[in-house]
Amino acid sequence: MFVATVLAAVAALLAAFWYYFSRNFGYWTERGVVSCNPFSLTGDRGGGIPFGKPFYELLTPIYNKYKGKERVVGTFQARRPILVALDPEVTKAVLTKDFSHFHGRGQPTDESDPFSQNLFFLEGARWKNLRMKLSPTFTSGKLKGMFPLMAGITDQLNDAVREKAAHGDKQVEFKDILLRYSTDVIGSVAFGIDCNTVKGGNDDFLNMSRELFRRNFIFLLRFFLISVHPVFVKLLPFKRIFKDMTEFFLKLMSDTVNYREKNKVERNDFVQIMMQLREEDRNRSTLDRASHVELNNDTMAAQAFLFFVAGLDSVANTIGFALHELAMNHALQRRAVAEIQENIRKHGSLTYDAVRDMELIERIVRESLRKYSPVGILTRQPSEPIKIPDSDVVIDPSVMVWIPVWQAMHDPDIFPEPERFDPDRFTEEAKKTRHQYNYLPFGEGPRFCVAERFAILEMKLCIAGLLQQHVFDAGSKTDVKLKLDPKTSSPTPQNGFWLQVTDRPTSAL
Ligand code: HEM
Repeated sequence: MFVATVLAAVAALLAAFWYYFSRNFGYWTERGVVSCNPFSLTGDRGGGIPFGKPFYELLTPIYNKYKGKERVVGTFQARRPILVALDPEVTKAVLTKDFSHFHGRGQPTDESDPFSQNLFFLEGARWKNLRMKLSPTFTSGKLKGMFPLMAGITDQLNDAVREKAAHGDKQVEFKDILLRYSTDVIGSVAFGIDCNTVKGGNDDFLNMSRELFRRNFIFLLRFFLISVHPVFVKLLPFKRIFKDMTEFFLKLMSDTVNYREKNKVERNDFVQIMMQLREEDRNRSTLDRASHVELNNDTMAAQAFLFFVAGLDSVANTIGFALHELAMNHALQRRAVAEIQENIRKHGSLTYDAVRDMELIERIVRESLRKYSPVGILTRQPSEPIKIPDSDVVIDPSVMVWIPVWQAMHDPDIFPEPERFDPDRFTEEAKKTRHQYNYLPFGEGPRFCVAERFAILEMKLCIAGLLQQHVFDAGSKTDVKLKLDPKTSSPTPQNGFWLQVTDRPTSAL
């Protein structure tokens, strides 16, 4: 009897769960939108967790099946309806034209968790207010001020590469050393700290970033559970998932701010800009409470932490992929060196202006971002019921819009021979031949990557600095055709970036 009661209770619970879980599954058919089979816990055809394949490949089956046939396709992530935008005009409406209805990313935040109060997760008036405050961090003037900090780290990188080549039979693994480079750059410009990880100094920062990417699974799980019910955001707050990291960054920020206040230290970096913003807020007589995000040590640490998360692997891998492609293509490497040479001659050395004027190096970075985009899917959530452009279909805030940026950037009808690395896809004439919204490594519209100009400058400087001093080639450890790790959420080489490095003869410069 007892066993029967327990079994009946379990069956009733399962039935209730299934009812709750599948109640939405008619969402798209009721609206006349072509939809993929939702009868799978993971959301069939790409709507859930991409078991066994990388996250950026999640939408490939939908894209290949429906592109050119449907403007949008419906699917599900767990029980949440997902609208996949296949037409770049729909993408343009969501990201830019109708942005006022699509300003959120659909990731609920927990206000008691200071680390979720960052620019990436905030929505509505609070996001707008913070974005307005933080955007001036990346003006040309501010970037120029940060340039010497970055240039110093590029010099250290060159020395470290030379030393590694000397001790490693000319073979150097770049994934690790480039992660050290991007860590030192963010440590310096975001926290005002000389991490010196390139030189092999204190590895605290580096260990934090490695730890962060090791928790990929729990992060994906959080992403999945939130689409079952937003209440899970309270169960898996960042401060718990990334406990050591949040404590590390909170302490770092408060120590840095206290030290600077006490010793009247000023530095051309992000902490300084936030301290100024905080001071301006303190001196303001009125503040709009609904949109105001108070900059205290916690929220300042949350922004700096976000910069740390956003600016490490993305930058390091984009540079690594570009170096790999240059090592495989000597003609392109020679063209790049000729451009570096010309600009160094024109500006006297590797200055901010010299790097800014390097057009081919910029196209190399942009092509690396196309072929190996760190972000595969952009997401937006409608803030109220809204019509999909040029249709009668109305979607509501329970829906998330997903934009398959990876797939568009690998579509042979948009980028012929997508596996070929060709920076000339980014000449002004070539760009005119395709829809702007088919190339979105930094997103678009008012919510595009706030640090795009900073990241491009950092990557150009690093590539130019390295090519200025070294010749890159395939060595015995190089995977000529790079294998990408299927377990990572953005493209990462499974066996690292092994390259053969020799000194560039000074006569070449
Ligand atoms: C290769 C380098 C990078 C790539 C490809 C990249 C890409 C992106 C993308 C795709 C987004 C979402 C845009 C959208 O939804 O439309 C984003 C947002 C963001 N990125 Fe980057 N990013 C890079 C480097 C950086 C760096 C170095 C930082 C910080 C120093 C940074 C800070 C941010 C922030 C704060 C946001 C949120 C902006 C907002 O919601 O207003 N990113 N990034």
